[in-house]
Amino acid sequence: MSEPILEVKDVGCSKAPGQPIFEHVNFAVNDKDIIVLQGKSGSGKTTLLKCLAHLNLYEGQILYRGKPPQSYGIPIFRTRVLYVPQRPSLLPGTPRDFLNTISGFSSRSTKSGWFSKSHEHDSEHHGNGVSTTAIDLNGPIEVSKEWGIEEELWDRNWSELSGGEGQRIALATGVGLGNAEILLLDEPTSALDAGSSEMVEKYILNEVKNKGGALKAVVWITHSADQGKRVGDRFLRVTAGGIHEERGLEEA
Ligand SMILES: Nc1ncnc2c1ncn2[C@@H]1O[C@H](COP(=O)(O)OP(=O)(O)OP(=O)(O)O)[C@@H](O)[C@H]1O
Repeated sequence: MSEPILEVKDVGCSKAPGQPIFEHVNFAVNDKDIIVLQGKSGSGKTTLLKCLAHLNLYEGQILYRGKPPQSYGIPIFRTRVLYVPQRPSLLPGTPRDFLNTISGFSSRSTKSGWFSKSHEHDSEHHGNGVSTTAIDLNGPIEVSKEWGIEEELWDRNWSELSGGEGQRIALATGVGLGNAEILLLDEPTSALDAGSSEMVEKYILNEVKNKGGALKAVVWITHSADQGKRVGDRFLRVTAGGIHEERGLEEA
């Protein structure tokens, strides 16, 4: 088997000192994996996804293609291992603002040779001296149109979109920019009707399994057993003591 894309080594996260949510989490994300993340409500599924995207403090080690996120620069890393929030309505500004922000990071990674160079000090300060150029923003907009989203919605504030519109736009951003290698999906279709949900699922599955594009794997939180069965080929359960691979989807 080829090298894992992401390795999670003895990762733990706490609410406060001495109050762990989970500890000793170990697993790897491989090419073409669609991993369904299970666990009781409050077990730490969202927290774990945020750790994977370096959006939460954690103990232990996360390696992306063999190197820690810092070596790529955290903003760039986050465009490659992209967390798609459950409630994008909480984001500031409009979807187009969000797209412009992350496409700026994405284009820097392209120009600077993402896989070949180390940016030890490229952090939140965007200070690695690599210039930013606009990249094609049409990808996400075109994907969202396929999912029934008119372009004008990209210029509305997130807070003024319906839950389902916001979710489809956030997902279309992740899929359509063409830079994410791993999407971390946090109940991505919880606000969609069954038909829209299955359309989005099929699109993402096809991208991972058949397209041979940038998107290589997905870690997917869902509370729907039916959806888990439709999309998943690996099933991991989060508990306070760690993470366990299961043969199939079990009741939480
Ligand atoms: N910012 C925070 N500060 C303190 N505690 C937090 C914070 N975020 C989450 N928690 C706590 O961490 C635990 C795990 O929360 P998390 O949202 O990761 O669980 P979950 O498995 O995704 O839950 P659900 O299935 O209900 O969405 C919960 O006890 C939650 O209250």
